Amino acid sequence: MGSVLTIRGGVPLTGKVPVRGAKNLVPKAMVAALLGNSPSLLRNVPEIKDVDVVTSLLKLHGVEVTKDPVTGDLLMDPQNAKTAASRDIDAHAGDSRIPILLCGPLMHSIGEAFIPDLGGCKIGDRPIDYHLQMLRNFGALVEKRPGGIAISAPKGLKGAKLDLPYPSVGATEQVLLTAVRAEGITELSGAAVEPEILDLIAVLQKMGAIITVQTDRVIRIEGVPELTGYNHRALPDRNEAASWASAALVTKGDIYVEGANQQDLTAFLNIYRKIGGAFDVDDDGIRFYHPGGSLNPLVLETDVHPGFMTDWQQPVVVALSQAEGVSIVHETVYENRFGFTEALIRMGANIQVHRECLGSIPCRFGQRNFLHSAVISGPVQLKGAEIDIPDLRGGFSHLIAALAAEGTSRVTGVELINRGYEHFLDKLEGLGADFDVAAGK
Ligand SMILES: CC(=O)N[C@H]1[C@@H](OP(=O)(O)OP(=O)(O)OC[C@H]2O[C@@H](n3ccc(=O)[nH]c3=O)[C@H](O)[C@@H]2O)O[C@H](CO)[C@@H](O)[C@@H]1O
Ligand SMILES: C=C(OP(=O)(O)O)C(=O)O
Repeated sequence: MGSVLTIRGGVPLTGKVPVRGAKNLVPKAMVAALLGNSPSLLRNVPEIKDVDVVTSLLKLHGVEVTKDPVTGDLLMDPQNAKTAASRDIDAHAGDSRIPILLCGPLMHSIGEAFIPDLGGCKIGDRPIDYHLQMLRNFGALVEKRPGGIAISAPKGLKGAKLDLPYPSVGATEQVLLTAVRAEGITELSGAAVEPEILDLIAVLQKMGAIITVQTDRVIRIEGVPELTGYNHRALPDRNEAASWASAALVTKGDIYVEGANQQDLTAFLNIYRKIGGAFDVDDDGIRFYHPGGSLNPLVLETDVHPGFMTDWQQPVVVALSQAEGVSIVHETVYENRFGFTEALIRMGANIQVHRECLGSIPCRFGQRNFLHSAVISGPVQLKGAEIDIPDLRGGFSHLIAALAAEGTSRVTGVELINRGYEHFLDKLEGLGADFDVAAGK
Protein backbone atom coordinates (compact mmCIF):
# COMPACT_ATOMS: atom_id res chain seq x y z
CA MET A 1 0.00 0.00 0.00
CA GLY A 2 1.44 3.39 -0.97
CA SER A 3 1.97 6.28 1.40
CA VAL A 4 -0.25 9.33 1.76
CA LEU A 5 1.22 12.79 1.77
CA THR A 6 -0.60 15.56 3.59
CA ILE A 7 0.63 18.93 2.36
CA ARG A 8 -0.22 22.22 4.02
CA GLY A 9 0.41 24.79 1.30
CA GLY A 10 1.47 28.41 1.28
CA VAL A 11 5.10 28.09 2.43
CA PRO A 12 7.69 29.53 0.01
CA LEU A 13 10.31 26.84 -0.65
CA THR A 14 13.76 28.15 0.16
CA GLY A 15 17.16 26.51 0.43
CA LYS A 16 19.44 24.25 -1.54
CA VAL A 17 18.80 20.96 -3.37
CA PRO A 18 21.48 18.86 -5.04
CA VAL A 19 20.72 17.12 -8.34
CA ARG A 20 22.77 14.13 -9.42
CA GLY A 21 22.97 12.16 -12.69
CA ALA A 22 20.10 12.36 -15.16
CA LYS A 23 17.32 9.76 -15.09
CA ASN A 24 17.32 9.96 -18.89
CA LEU A 25 21.03 9.10 -19.14
CA VAL A 26 22.07 6.95 -16.19
CA PRO A 27 19.97 3.82 -16.98
CA LYS A 28 21.16 3.94 -20.59
CA ALA A 29 24.80 4.27 -19.63
CA MET A 30 24.19 1.24 -17.39
CA VAL A 31 22.87 -0.69 -20.39
CA ALA A 32 25.96 0.39 -22.38
CA ALA A 33 28.16 -1.33 -19.76
CA LEU A 34 26.94 -4.65 -21.21
CA LEU A 35 28.79 -3.85 -24.43
CA GLY A 36 32.22 -3.75 -22.76
CA ASN A 37 34.69 -6.57 -22.20
CA SER A 38 35.80 -5.11 -18.86
CA PRO A 39 34.12 -3.36 -15.88
CA SER A 40 32.60 0.13 -16.17
CA LEU A 41 32.38 2.80 -13.48
CA LEU A 42 29.48 5.24 -13.68
CA ARG A 43 29.67 8.17 -11.24
CA ASN A 44 27.09 10.66 -9.94
CA VAL A 45 24.36 7.97 -9.99
CA PRO A 46 21.18 8.98 -8.14
CA GLU A 47 19.08 6.71 -5.94
CA ILE A 48 15.97 6.52 -8.11
CA LYS A 49 13.64 3.70 -9.04
CA ASP A 50 14.71 3.53 -12.71
CA VAL A 51 18.30 2.86 -11.59
CA ASP A 52 17.07 0.04 -9.35
CA VAL A 53 15.11 -1.49 -12.24
CA VAL A 54 18.13 -1.54 -14.55
CA THR A 55 20.37 -2.80 -11.74
CA SER A 56 18.02 -5.80 -11.33
CA LEU A 57 17.92 -6.40 -15.07
CA LEU A 58 21.72 -6.30 -15.36
CA LYS A 59 22.11 -8.65 -12.39
CA LEU A 60 19.62 -11.08 -13.94
CA HIS A 61 21.85 -11.13 -17.00
CA GLY A 62 24.92 -12.03 -14.97
CA VAL A 63 26.40 -8.53 -14.64
CA GLU A 64 27.94 -7.88 -11.23
CA VAL A 65 26.73 -4.51 -9.97
CA THR A 66 28.14 -2.77 -6.90
CA LYS A 67 26.83 0.56 -5.76
CA ASP A 68 27.90 3.17 -3.26
CA PRO A 69 24.74 5.23 -2.67
CA VAL A 70 26.63 7.99 -0.88
CA THR A 71 29.30 8.70 -3.49
CA GLY A 72 26.99 7.65 -6.34
CA ASP A 73 29.64 5.30 -7.77
CA LEU A 74 28.22 2.32 -9.65
CA LEU A 75 30.58 -0.42 -10.75
CA MET A 76 29.35 -2.89 -13.38
CA ASP A 77 31.25 -6.00 -14.47
CA PRO A 78 29.68 -7.64 -17.55
CA GLN A 79 32.32 -10.35 -18.01
CA ASN A 80 29.95 -13.18 -17.03
CA ALA A 81 26.89 -11.93 -18.93
CA LYS A 82 24.33 -14.67 -19.59
CA THR A 83 20.80 -15.31 -20.77
CA ALA A 84 18.02 -14.71 -18.23
CA ALA A 85 14.61 -16.39 -18.00
CA SER A 86 11.91 -14.28 -19.67
CA ARG A 87 9.55 -14.56 -16.67
CA ASP A 88 12.30 -13.19 -14.38
CA ILE A 89 12.96 -10.31 -16.76
CA ASP A 90 9.26 -9.52 -16.88
CA ALA A 91 9.07 -9.50 -13.07
CA HIS A 92 11.97 -7.04 -12.79
CA ALA A 93 11.16 -4.71 -15.66
CA GLY A 94 9.17 -2.38 -13.41
CA ASP A 95 7.55 0.80 -14.55
CA SER A 96 10.37 1.79 -16.89
CA ARG A 97 10.98 2.14 -20.62
CA ILE A 98 14.63 1.14 -20.45
CA PRO A 99 14.31 -2.64 -21.13
CA ILE A 100 13.82 -2.02 -24.88
CA LEU A 101 17.35 -0.58 -24.98
CA LEU A 102 18.81 -3.91 -23.90
CA CYS A 103 18.15 -5.33 -27.39
CA GLY A 104 21.40 -4.40 -29.12
CA PRO A 105 23.75 -4.90 -26.14
CA LEU A 106 22.23 -8.30 -25.28
CA MET A 107 22.37 -9.46 -28.89
CA HIS A 108 26.04 -8.44 -28.99
CA SER A 109 26.94 -9.95 -25.63
CA ILE A 110 24.83 -13.12 -25.46
CA GLY A 111 23.21 -13.38 -28.89
CA GLU A 112 19.54 -12.95 -27.91
CA ALA A 113 17.13 -10.98 -25.76
CA PHE A 114 13.62 -11.11 -24.32
CA ILE A 115 12.11 -7.66 -23.87
CA PRO A 116 8.96 -7.33 -21.75
CA ASP A 117 6.14 -4.90 -22.55
CA LEU A 118 7.26 -1.47 -21.45
CA GLY A 119 6.27 0.80 -18.57
CA GLY A 120 7.03 4.50 -18.36
CA CYS A 121 4.65 7.41 -17.98
CA LYS A 122 1.20 7.00 -19.52
CA ILE A 123 1.26 10.18 -21.55
CA GLY A 124 0.36 8.76 -24.94
CA ASP A 125 0.45 5.48 -26.79
CA ARG A 126 4.27 5.30 -26.74
CA PRO A 127 4.69 2.67 -29.46
CA ILE A 128 8.06 0.98 -30.15
CA ASP A 129 7.65 0.66 -33.91
CA TYR A 130 10.73 2.79 -34.70
CA HIS A 131 12.86 0.67 -32.34
CA LEU A 132 11.78 -2.58 -33.99
CA GLN A 133 12.18 -1.19 -37.49
CA MET A 134 15.71 0.02 -36.72
CA LEU A 135 16.65 -3.36 -35.21
CA ARG A 136 15.26 -5.24 -38.23
CA ASN A 137 17.36 -2.99 -40.49
CA PHE A 138 20.45 -4.19 -38.61
CA GLY A 139 19.40 -7.76 -39.44
CA ALA A 140 17.72 -8.67 -36.15
CA LEU A 141 14.83 -11.12 -35.99
CA VAL A 142 12.00 -9.82 -33.85
CA GLU A 143 9.24 -12.18 -32.69
CA LYS A 144 6.16 -11.31 -30.65
CA ARG A 145 5.88 -13.47 -27.49
CA PRO A 146 3.35 -13.41 -24.65
CA GLY A 147 4.25 -10.37 -22.51
CA GLY A 148 6.98 -9.04 -24.77
CA ILE A 149 9.27 -9.67 -27.74
CA ALA A 150 12.09 -12.11 -28.39
CA ILE A 151 14.95 -10.78 -30.45
CA SER A 152 17.98 -12.49 -31.97
CA ALA A 153 20.52 -12.00 -34.74
CA PRO A 154 21.29 -15.41 -36.28
CA LYS A 155 23.27 -13.81 -39.11
CA GLY A 156 24.91 -11.12 -36.96
CA LEU A 157 24.15 -7.39 -36.86
CA LYS A 158 25.23 -5.24 -39.81
CA GLY A 159 25.46 -1.47 -40.09
CA ALA A 160 22.73 0.20 -42.15
CA LYS A 161 21.54 3.49 -43.60
CA LEU A 162 18.65 4.49 -41.35
CA ASP A 163 16.12 7.29 -41.20
CA LEU A 164 13.83 8.09 -38.28
CA PRO A 165 10.43 9.56 -39.18
CA TYR A 166 10.58 11.57 -35.91
CA PRO A 167 13.67 12.32 -33.77
CA SER A 168 12.80 9.78 -31.07
CA VAL A 169 15.19 9.81 -28.12
CA GLY A 170 14.79 6.10 -27.38
CA ALA A 171 15.05 4.96 -31.00
CA THR A 172 18.21 7.07 -31.49
CA GLU A 173 19.71 5.41 -28.41
CA GLN A 174 18.63 2.02 -29.73
CA VAL A 175 20.56 2.69 -32.93
CA LEU A 176 23.66 3.89 -31.05
CA LEU A 177 23.72 0.93 -28.67
CA THR A 178 23.33 -1.50 -31.57
CA ALA A 179 25.50 0.15 -34.23
CA VAL A 180 28.65 0.56 -32.11
CA ARG A 181 29.43 -3.16 -32.36
CA ALA A 182 27.59 -3.96 -35.61
CA GLU A 183 29.68 -4.79 -38.63
CA GLY A 184 30.35 -1.78 -40.86
CA ILE A 185 28.98 1.73 -41.01
CA THR A 186 25.62 3.00 -39.79
CA GLU A 187 24.28 6.38 -40.80
CA LEU A 188 21.22 7.59 -38.92
CA SER A 189 19.25 10.56 -40.27
CA GLY A 190 16.51 12.28 -38.27
CA ALA A 191 18.32 11.51 -35.01
CA ALA A 192 17.47 13.06 -31.66
CA VAL A 193 20.32 15.13 -30.18
CA GLU A 194 19.22 15.67 -26.57
CA PRO A 195 22.09 16.36 -24.11
CA GLU A 196 21.51 12.91 -22.60
CA ILE A 197 22.13 11.35 -26.02
CA LEU A 198 25.35 13.32 -26.45
CA ASP A 199 26.42 12.11 -23.01
CA LEU A 200 25.66 8.51 -24.01
CA ILE A 201 27.81 9.09 -27.10
CA ALA A 202 30.59 10.30 -24.78
CA VAL A 203 30.26 7.07 -22.77
CA LEU A 204 30.40 4.95 -25.91
CA GLN A 205 33.40 6.86 -27.25
CA LYS A 206 35.23 6.17 -23.97
CA MET A 207 34.49 2.49 -24.58
CA GLY A 208 36.17 2.61 -27.98
CA ALA A 209 33.24 3.45 -30.29
CA ILE A 210 33.64 5.68 -33.34
CA ILE A 211 30.69 8.06 -33.57
CA THR A 212 30.36 11.35 -35.44
CA VAL A 213 27.49 13.75 -34.79
CA GLN A 214 27.02 15.64 -38.04
CA THR A 215 24.84 18.66 -38.78
CA ASP A 216 21.13 18.26 -39.49
CA ARG A 217 20.46 15.37 -37.12
CA VAL A 218 22.77 12.88 -38.83
CA ILE A 219 24.83 10.50 -36.68
CA ARG A 220 27.45 8.24 -38.26
CA ILE A 221 28.76 5.20 -36.42
CA GLU A 222 31.64 2.97 -37.53
CA GLY A 223 31.15 -0.41 -35.92
CA VAL A 224 34.07 -1.93 -33.99
CA PRO A 225 34.40 -5.61 -32.96
CA GLU A 226 35.14 -4.94 -29.30
CA LEU A 227 34.52 -2.29 -26.66
CA THR A 228 36.05 -1.88 -23.21
CA GLY A 229 34.52 -0.64 -19.95
CA TYR A 230 34.30 3.09 -19.22
CA ASN A 231 34.73 5.58 -16.38
CA HIS A 232 32.18 8.38 -16.66
CA ARG A 233 30.46 11.03 -14.55
CA ALA A 234 26.79 11.24 -15.61
CA LEU A 235 25.53 14.64 -16.70
CA PRO A 236 23.16 16.26 -14.17
CA ASP A 237 19.41 15.85 -14.39
CA ARG A 238 18.20 18.97 -16.21
CA ASN A 239 14.58 17.87 -15.87
CA GLU A 240 14.80 17.61 -12.10
CA ALA A 241 16.55 21.00 -12.06
CA ALA A 242 13.74 22.56 -14.12
CA SER A 243 11.17 21.05 -11.76
CA TRP A 244 12.76 22.64 -8.68
CA ALA A 245 13.08 25.91 -10.59
CA SER A 246 9.32 25.84 -11.22
CA ALA A 247 8.70 24.97 -7.57
CA ALA A 248 10.64 28.09 -6.55
CA LEU A 249 8.56 30.25 -8.87
CA VAL A 250 5.15 28.82 -7.99
CA THR A 251 5.71 28.95 -4.20
CA LYS A 252 7.34 32.42 -4.43
CA GLY A 253 10.49 30.84 -3.06
CA ASP A 254 14.22 30.77 -3.70
CA ILE A 255 15.99 27.48 -4.49
CA TYR A 256 19.64 26.93 -5.31
CA VAL A 257 19.88 23.82 -7.50
CA GLU A 258 23.34 22.47 -6.96
CA GLY A 259 24.59 20.64 -10.06
CA ALA A 260 22.22 22.35 -12.53
CA ASN A 261 23.99 23.03 -15.82
CA GLN A 262 23.11 26.16 -17.80
CA GLN A 263 23.96 24.76 -21.26
CA ASP A 264 21.47 21.91 -20.94
CA LEU A 265 18.75 24.29 -19.77
CA THR A 266 19.04 27.15 -22.28
CA ALA A 267 15.49 26.81 -23.65
CA PHE A 268 14.08 26.47 -20.14
CA LEU A 269 15.96 29.48 -18.79
CA ASN A 270 14.67 31.68 -21.62
CA ILE A 271 11.08 30.75 -20.82
CA TYR A 272 11.69 31.09 -17.06
CA ARG A 273 12.95 34.63 -17.57
CA LYS A 274 10.05 35.51 -19.91
CA ILE A 275 7.52 34.30 -17.32
CA GLY A 276 9.13 36.57 -14.75
CA GLY A 277 11.32 34.12 -12.83
CA ALA A 278 14.88 35.11 -11.94
CA PHE A 279 18.02 32.99 -11.91
CA ASP A 280 21.73 33.40 -11.18
CA VAL A 281 24.18 30.93 -12.65
CA ASP A 282 27.47 30.09 -10.94
CA ASP A 283 30.05 27.35 -11.45
CA ASP A 284 28.29 24.83 -9.19
CA GLY A 285 24.64 25.35 -9.96
CA ILE A 286 21.80 27.79 -10.53
CA ARG A 287 19.78 29.84 -8.04
CA PHE A 288 16.11 30.11 -9.11
CA TYR A 289 13.76 32.58 -7.43
CA HIS A 290 10.61 34.64 -7.63
CA PRO A 291 11.82 38.25 -7.73
CA GLY A 292 8.46 39.68 -6.61
CA GLY A 293 5.77 41.32 -8.74
CA SER A 294 3.46 39.52 -11.13
CA LEU A 295 4.28 36.73 -13.56
CA ASN A 296 3.81 37.06 -17.32
CA PRO A 297 1.69 34.84 -19.57
CA LEU A 298 3.25 33.41 -22.73
CA VAL A 299 2.87 31.17 -25.74
CA LEU A 300 4.92 27.99 -25.55
CA GLU A 301 5.44 24.86 -27.62
CA THR A 302 7.24 21.74 -26.49
CA ASP A 303 9.67 20.23 -28.97
CA VAL A 304 12.66 17.97 -29.38
CA HIS A 305 16.05 19.39 -28.38
CA PRO A 306 17.09 22.20 -28.74
CA GLY A 307 13.45 23.15 -28.23
CA PHE A 308 11.51 23.39 -24.97
CA MET A 309 11.62 19.90 -23.45
CA THR A 310 8.24 18.20 -22.96
CA ASP A 311 9.26 17.02 -19.45
CA TRP A 312 9.42 20.68 -18.33
CA GLN A 313 5.89 21.37 -19.50
CA GLN A 314 3.80 20.22 -16.52
CA PRO A 315 5.62 22.16 -13.76
CA VAL A 316 5.67 25.26 -15.99
CA VAL A 317 1.90 24.99 -16.56
CA VAL A 318 1.44 25.40 -12.79
CA ALA A 319 3.59 28.55 -12.93
CA LEU A 320 1.48 29.86 -15.83
CA SER A 321 -1.67 29.39 -13.73
CA GLN A 322 -0.17 32.15 -11.57
CA ALA A 323 0.66 34.50 -14.48
CA GLU A 324 -1.44 37.57 -15.16
CA GLY A 325 -3.26 36.85 -18.44
CA VAL A 326 -3.75 34.08 -20.96
CA SER A 327 -1.03 31.57 -21.87
CA ILE A 328 -1.05 28.90 -24.56
CA VAL A 329 0.92 25.65 -24.43
CA HIS A 330 1.11 23.38 -27.49
CA GLU A 331 2.44 19.90 -26.63
CA THR A 332 4.02 18.47 -29.79
CA VAL A 333 5.97 15.50 -28.42
CA TYR A 334 3.25 13.43 -26.71
CA GLU A 335 -0.38 13.27 -27.77
CA ASN A 336 -1.82 12.90 -24.28
CA ARG A 337 0.23 14.92 -21.82
CA PHE A 338 -2.43 17.21 -20.35
CA GLY A 339 -4.26 14.65 -18.20
CA PHE A 340 -2.59 16.17 -15.14
CA THR A 341 -4.51 19.45 -15.67
CA GLU A 342 -7.71 17.79 -14.38
CA ALA A 343 -6.38 17.91 -10.78
CA LEU A 344 -5.10 21.47 -11.26
CA ILE A 345 -8.57 22.54 -12.44
CA ARG A 346 -10.07 20.99 -9.29
CA MET A 347 -7.56 23.06 -7.33
CA GLY A 348 -8.91 26.20 -8.96
CA ALA A 349 -6.64 26.60 -12.01
CA ASN A 350 -8.29 28.04 -15.09
CA ILE A 351 -7.22 25.69 -17.92
CA GLN A 352 -8.97 24.51 -21.09
CA VAL A 353 -7.48 21.78 -23.25
CA HIS A 354 -8.08 21.67 -27.01
CA ARG A 355 -7.72 19.25 -29.88
CA GLU A 356 -6.44 21.91 -32.29
CA CYS A 357 -2.75 22.73 -32.71
CA LEU A 358 -2.46 26.12 -31.01
CA GLY A 359 1.02 26.81 -32.31
CA SER A 360 3.21 26.84 -35.37
CA ILE A 361 5.44 23.78 -34.91
CA PRO A 362 4.30 21.08 -37.37
CA CYS A 363 2.80 18.51 -35.04
CA ARG A 364 1.73 14.91 -35.57
CA PHE A 365 -1.41 15.29 -33.47
CA GLY A 366 -3.45 18.00 -35.21
CA GLN A 367 -6.91 16.91 -36.46
CA ARG A 368 -6.40 13.55 -34.75
CA ASN A 369 -8.62 14.12 -31.76
CA PHE A 370 -5.87 14.47 -29.17
CA LEU A 371 -6.26 17.07 -26.44
CA HIS A 372 -2.77 18.47 -26.90
CA SER A 373 -3.07 22.27 -26.59
CA ALA A 374 -3.86 24.10 -23.35
CA VAL A 375 -5.08 27.61 -22.68
CA ILE A 376 -4.29 28.79 -19.15
CA SER A 377 -5.67 31.98 -17.61
CA GLY A 378 -4.43 33.44 -14.39
CA PRO A 379 -3.67 34.35 -11.81
CA VAL A 380 -5.83 32.20 -9.52
CA GLN A 381 -5.48 31.23 -5.87
CA LEU A 382 -4.94 27.45 -5.89
CA LYS A 383 -6.76 25.48 -3.20
CA GLY A 384 -5.82 22.21 -1.49
CA ALA A 385 -7.42 19.04 -2.92
CA GLU A 386 -7.36 15.24 -2.93
CA ILE A 387 -4.87 14.18 -5.59
CA ASP A 388 -3.84 10.79 -6.94
CA ILE A 389 -0.57 11.19 -8.81
CA PRO A 390 -0.90 10.04 -12.45
CA ASP A 391 2.70 10.13 -13.71
CA LEU A 392 6.15 11.46 -12.94
CA ARG A 393 6.08 15.08 -14.14
CA GLY A 394 2.32 15.51 -13.78
CA GLY A 395 2.76 14.26 -10.22
CA PHE A 396 5.56 16.68 -9.46
CA SER A 397 3.45 19.52 -10.84
CA HIS A 398 0.64 18.47 -8.48
CA LEU A 399 3.07 18.58 -5.57
CA ILE A 400 4.15 22.10 -6.55
CA ALA A 401 0.52 23.20 -6.84
CA ALA A 402 -0.30 21.70 -3.42
CA LEU A 403 2.74 23.39 -1.87
CA ALA A 404 1.55 26.78 -3.16
CA ALA A 405 -2.16 26.21 -2.47
CA GLU A 406 -4.29 27.62 0.29
CA GLY A 407 -5.26 24.82 2.67
CA THR A 408 -4.41 21.16 2.85
CA SER A 409 -3.95 18.57 0.09
CA ARG A 410 -4.00 14.83 0.50
CA VAL A 411 -1.78 13.16 -2.11
CA THR A 412 -1.62 9.46 -2.98
CA GLY A 413 0.51 7.65 -5.56
CA VAL A 414 3.64 9.54 -4.45
CA GLU A 415 5.83 6.47 -5.05
CA LEU A 416 5.71 7.27 -8.78
CA ILE A 417 7.82 10.34 -8.09
CA ASN A 418 10.71 8.13 -6.91
CA ARG A 419 11.16 7.01 -10.50
CA GLY A 420 12.89 10.27 -11.36
CA TYR A 421 13.36 12.46 -8.27
CA GLU A 422 15.99 11.35 -5.80
CA HIS A 423 15.04 11.68 -2.09
CA PHE A 424 12.36 14.19 -2.97
CA LEU A 425 10.68 14.13 0.45
CA ASP A 426 14.00 14.87 2.18
CA LYS A 427 14.59 17.66 -0.30
CA LEU A 428 11.12 19.12 0.32
CA GLU A 429 11.71 18.97 4.06
CA GLY A 430 15.05 20.75 3.63
CA LEU A 431 13.29 23.49 1.66
CA GLY A 432 10.85 24.10 4.51
CA ALA A 433 7.73 22.46 3.04
CA ASP A 434 4.99 21.72 5.57
CA PHE A 435 3.88 18.09 5.13
CA ASP A 436 3.45 14.69 6.79
CA VAL A 437 3.74 11.23 5.33
CA ALA A 438 1.59 8.35 6.56
CA ALA A 439 1.24 4.75 5.46
CA GLY A 440 -1.84 4.33 3.21
CA LYS A 441 -4.70 2.04 4.21
C1 LIG B 1 13.78 7.39 -20.25
C2 LIG B 1 13.77 8.56 -21.14
O1 LIG B 1 14.81 9.00 -21.63
N1 LIG B 1 12.61 9.15 -21.35
C3 LIG B 1 12.56 10.33 -22.17
C4 LIG B 1 12.54 9.92 -23.63
O2 LIG B 1 11.42 9.05 -23.78
P1 LIG B 1 11.29 8.17 -25.09
O3 LIG B 1 12.65 7.80 -25.55
O4 LIG B 1 10.31 7.10 -24.80
O5 LIG B 1 10.64 9.24 -26.05
P2 LIG B 1 10.76 9.34 -27.63
O6 LIG B 1 11.61 10.51 -27.97
O7 LIG B 1 11.09 8.02 -28.20
O8 LIG B 1 9.25 9.68 -28.02
C5 LIG B 1 8.91 10.83 -28.72
C6 LIG B 1 7.69 10.57 -29.56
O9 LIG B 1 7.98 9.56 -30.53
C7 LIG B 1 6.99 8.55 -30.50
N2 LIG B 1 7.60 7.25 -30.84
C8 LIG B 1 8.73 6.85 -30.19
C9 LIG B 1 9.30 5.62 -30.46
C10 LIG B 1 8.68 4.76 -31.41
O10 LIG B 1 9.13 3.64 -31.69
N3 LIG B 1 7.55 5.20 -32.04
C11 LIG B 1 6.98 6.43 -31.77
O11 LIG B 1 5.95 6.81 -32.36
C12 LIG B 1 6.45 8.59 -29.06
O12 LIG B 1 5.18 8.00 -28.97
C13 LIG B 1 6.48 10.08 -28.77
O13 LIG B 1 5.31 10.69 -29.27
O14 LIG B 1 12.43 11.09 -24.43
C14 LIG B 1 11.25 11.84 -24.21
C15 LIG B 1 11.25 13.02 -25.17
O15 LIG B 1 12.29 13.89 -24.89
C16 LIG B 1 11.17 12.31 -22.75
O16 LIG B 1 9.90 12.89 -22.53
C17 LIG B 1 11.34 11.14 -21.80
O17 LIG B 1 11.53 11.63 -20.49
C1 LIG C 1 8.21 10.78 -19.70
C2 LIG C 1 9.19 10.64 -18.82
O1 LIG C 1 9.90 9.52 -18.57
P1 LIG C 1 9.80 8.02 -19.14
O2 LIG C 1 10.18 8.07 -20.57
O3 LIG C 1 10.80 7.31 -18.31
O4 LIG C 1 8.38 7.58 -18.90
C3 LIG C 1 9.68 11.77 -18.00
O5 LIG C 1 10.78 11.67 -17.43
O6 LIG C 1 8.98 12.79 -17.89
